[in-house]
Amino acid sequence: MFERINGHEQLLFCNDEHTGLKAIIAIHNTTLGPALGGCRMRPYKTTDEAIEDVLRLSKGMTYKCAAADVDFGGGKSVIIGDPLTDRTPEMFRAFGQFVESLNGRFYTGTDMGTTPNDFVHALKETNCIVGVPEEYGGNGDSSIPTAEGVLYGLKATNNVLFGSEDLNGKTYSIQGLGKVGYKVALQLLESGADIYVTDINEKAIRQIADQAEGLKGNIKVVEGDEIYSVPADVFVPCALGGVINDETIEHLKVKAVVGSANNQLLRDEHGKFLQERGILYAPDYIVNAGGLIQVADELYTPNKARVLAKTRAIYDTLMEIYTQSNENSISTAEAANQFCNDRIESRRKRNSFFSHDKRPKWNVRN
Ligand SMILES: NC(=O)C1=CN([C@@H]2O[C@H](COP(=O)(O)OP(=O)(O)OC[C@H]3O[C@@H](n4cnc5c(N)ncnc54)[C@H](O)[C@@H]3O)[C@@H](O)[C@H]2O)C=CC1
Ligand SMILES: O=C(O)CCC(=O)C(=O)O
Repeated sequence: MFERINGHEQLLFCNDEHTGLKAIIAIHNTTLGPALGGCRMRPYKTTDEAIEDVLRLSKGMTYKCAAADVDFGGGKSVIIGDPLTDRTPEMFRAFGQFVESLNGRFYTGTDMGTTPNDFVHALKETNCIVGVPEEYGGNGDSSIPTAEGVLYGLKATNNVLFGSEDLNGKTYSIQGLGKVGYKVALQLLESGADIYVTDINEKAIRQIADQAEGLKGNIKVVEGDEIYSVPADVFVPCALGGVINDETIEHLKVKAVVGSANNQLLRDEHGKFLQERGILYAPDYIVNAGGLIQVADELYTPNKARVLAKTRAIYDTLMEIYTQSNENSISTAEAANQFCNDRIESRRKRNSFFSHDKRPKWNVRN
C-alpha cells in the first residue's frame, strides 16, 4: 500500500457499521494549503477500484488548485455505494464526523453521485464542508461555474481551431448529462450549436430533449459507446474519467476534447496520443476548475464577482497552455503539468520563509 500511495500524503479508510458508510479520503499534497476536493459516490465493484479512483482524483485536485491559483492542496473522497439507493442523511453525518477528525486538513463537498443537500447533513458534524446551498451560508451549486468554465474552454479551443470563439455553427458530442453536462448542453443549444448526447440515465436524456424543443440548435441522442465515433467538432466528456484510452482514441473523429470529467486521460501518455492524431486536448483540470473556484471562495468572505473573474480566467490559462505546448513541442497535458509543477515548486520555496505564525513548537510562552 505504501508503494501504491507514493506521492500522496495520506489515505484514510472510514468505516461506520451503523450507517453502512464505507468511504476513503485521500490527501495528495498540501504544499499550497489544506486539501480540498469533492466526494464521489459510486457502486465501485471492488475496494481496489475505489482506492484507484480516489488516488487519481486527489492528485488531479493538486494540479487544479495550482492552475486556478487558489491556496488549497489536493484531496478527494469516495463513498462506496449506489447513489440511487444507498445514500441516507445519517451516512453523510457519519462521513462528516470522519472529515472533522482531520481537523482542517481536508475540506469536501459534492462530486459525481452526491448533491449539496447531502452535505447539509455532513455540515452538522463539521465546518470543513464546501459547496453548501445558499440558505445554509454557502455559494450554492458549484456545477454552475464548472459548466461556465467548460464553455470558456470551448471558446478558447474554438478560437485556436477556427479563429473565432463562436460556439454556434459547430457540432459537439456530450457524454453525461448530469449537473454539469446538462448545463453545458443547454447553453450550446441556446447558442445555436448542434449536439450529440448520451447518458446511461434515461431521465437525463428526456430532460434535455424536452428543453431542446424551440431552441436554435439540434439534438441527436446516441447509445453508449457510439458517442466516441460521431462526426462532431469537439468531444465534451462530462461523466466518468479514463474515457480517453487506446480503444476510444481510435474511434474519435473530433478536432478537440474539452469537457468537465475529471481524469479524462486513462494514462498521461494518452495526451501525447491525442496530439499525434491531431486532436487538441484541453487538460481537464484547467477547464473544470469553476466549481473549485466557487467552493474555495466560500472559505474566504464569499465574493461572486471574484468567482466570475477567476472562472473567466480559465480562458486565458488554457490559451497559455496551448501556447506553451506549441512553443515547446510537448502535448497540452505535459504543458499543463509543467505549468502547475512550477507554481507548486515556487510556493514550496516561499513556504520556507519564516513568519510569526510558524513559531517553533517549544516556544510555549507565546
Ligand atoms: N459538479 C462539479 O462542479 C464538477 C464536476 N466535475 C466532474 O465532471 C463530471 C460530471 O460531474 P457531475 O455533472 O457533477 O456529475 P453527475 O453525477 O451530476 O452527472 C454525471 C452524469 O453522467 C452520467 N453517466 C455516468 N456514467 C455514464 C456513462 N458511462 N455514459 C454516459 N453517461 C454516464 C450519469 O447518469 C449522470 O447523468 C465528473 O467526472 C466530475 O468529477 C469536475 C469538476 C467539478
Ligand atoms: O466542485 C466541487 O464541488 C469541488 C471541487 C472538486 O471536487 C472538483 O473540482 O473536482
